[in-house]
Amino acid sequence: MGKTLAEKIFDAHRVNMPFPDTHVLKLDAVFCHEITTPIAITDLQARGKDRVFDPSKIKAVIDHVTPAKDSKTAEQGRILREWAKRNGIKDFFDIGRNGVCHAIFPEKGFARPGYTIIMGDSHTCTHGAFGAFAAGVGTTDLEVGILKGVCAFHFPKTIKIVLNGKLRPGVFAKDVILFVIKELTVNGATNMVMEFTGPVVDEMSMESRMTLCNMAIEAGGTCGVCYPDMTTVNYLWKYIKDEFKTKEDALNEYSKWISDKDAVYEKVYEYDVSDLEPMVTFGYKPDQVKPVREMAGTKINQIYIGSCTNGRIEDLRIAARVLEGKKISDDVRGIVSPATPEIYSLALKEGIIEVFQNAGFCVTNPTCGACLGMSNGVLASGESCASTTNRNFNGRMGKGGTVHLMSPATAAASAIEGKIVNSSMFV
Ligand SMILES: CC(C)[C@H](C(=O)O)[C@@H](O)C(=O)O
Ligand code: SF4
Repeated sequence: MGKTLAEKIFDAHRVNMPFPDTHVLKLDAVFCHEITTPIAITDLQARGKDRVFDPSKIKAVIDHVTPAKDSKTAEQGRILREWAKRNGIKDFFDIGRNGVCHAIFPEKGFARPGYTIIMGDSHTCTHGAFGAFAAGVGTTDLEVGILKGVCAFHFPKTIKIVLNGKLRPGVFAKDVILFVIKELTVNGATNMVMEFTGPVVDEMSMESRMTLCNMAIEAGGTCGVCYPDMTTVNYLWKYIKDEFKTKEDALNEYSKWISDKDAVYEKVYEYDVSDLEPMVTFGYKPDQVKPVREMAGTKINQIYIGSCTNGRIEDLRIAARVLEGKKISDDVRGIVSPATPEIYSLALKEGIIEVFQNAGFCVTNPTCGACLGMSNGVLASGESCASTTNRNFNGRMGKGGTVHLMSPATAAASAIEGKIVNSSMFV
């Protein structure tokens, strides 16, 4: 019987199997940020276990609220910073070099095909775009991971999502994943791996694949995964070129992280997305999704372009194409947060930052910021935001505020009009 990609990763990392449905896996990486890791650090310290299993496999960043906005967030940063220093964690990204965790870690080459990765963050599923098993975990698992380099998981039942056809211009990975979540609902993939395959995924850049996998958790998925291919190799090449002689060698090696043809799935969904339209959420659940056409004219107060879903260079390029030579409506506030310093620099070089500024956007430093409503663009009660982020939960970006999730193209077009519109009228 064939195996899925996730089963193969489990087989290669399993340490033991003390219970029938518990698989203890060796970890290739533990990612950390300043909101959840300090809780684990403080507890480990209190128990006299202020150690890490391997400092080279731990990566840490201050990203959620940075620069610190108050004493509490300053303290969270301090705990993470001092811990990283104390424990010899070299890959620690502090202010000036920091970016959104799920953007900066892949950019630095820390997510690789076949890897097992955990982090105390629900969108850790993003890293599955590289053909890795990457899952968000709670404090206890994070502590064990930091200390022992292992984590216990249930057997990875997999849902396969085959995306056929060709996306129309103006339709992006974000529209696809919003559509998939609408079809599966917010618990349609609970505790399962969502495997994204098919010609549409094959055509996607790593950035787009990360957008897809990023929102797996919004359908309840433990992890989203894509098969590694030449696109993956090209993205990682600068980090792996000493390990492999040629890109073909790298591809050969990574090809073992692809599901077998006769692998067994919990369910297979097959969609032709050739006719898919730009999508947007309404309400407070990420499966409340409609075509933008049906929401056109909905008034918005703020536009946010950024986050681990859509704050990468590809996203900024798309938004800038829509905004070029235009001004955003006087009735809205536009905020863009490039997700990492490298993305920011590239956007500067390419004139994208200037496009945003000329259009009337406020450009912030790389941070999660407005995405979780803690800083850098909190909504007032009754306000709504057209946002490229991944969660539209009630009050997510500010108490009493509403969030409409959409692609960067739709967000940029909506900024110009001051209400939700289809980006195709601009591109
Ligand atoms: C702060 C963190 C625990 C949280 C998460 O896990 O998702 C955040 O990143 C979010 O998106 O709400
Ligand atoms: S950008 Fe938003 S969703 Fe992503 S990790 Fe930060 S707070 Fe969470």
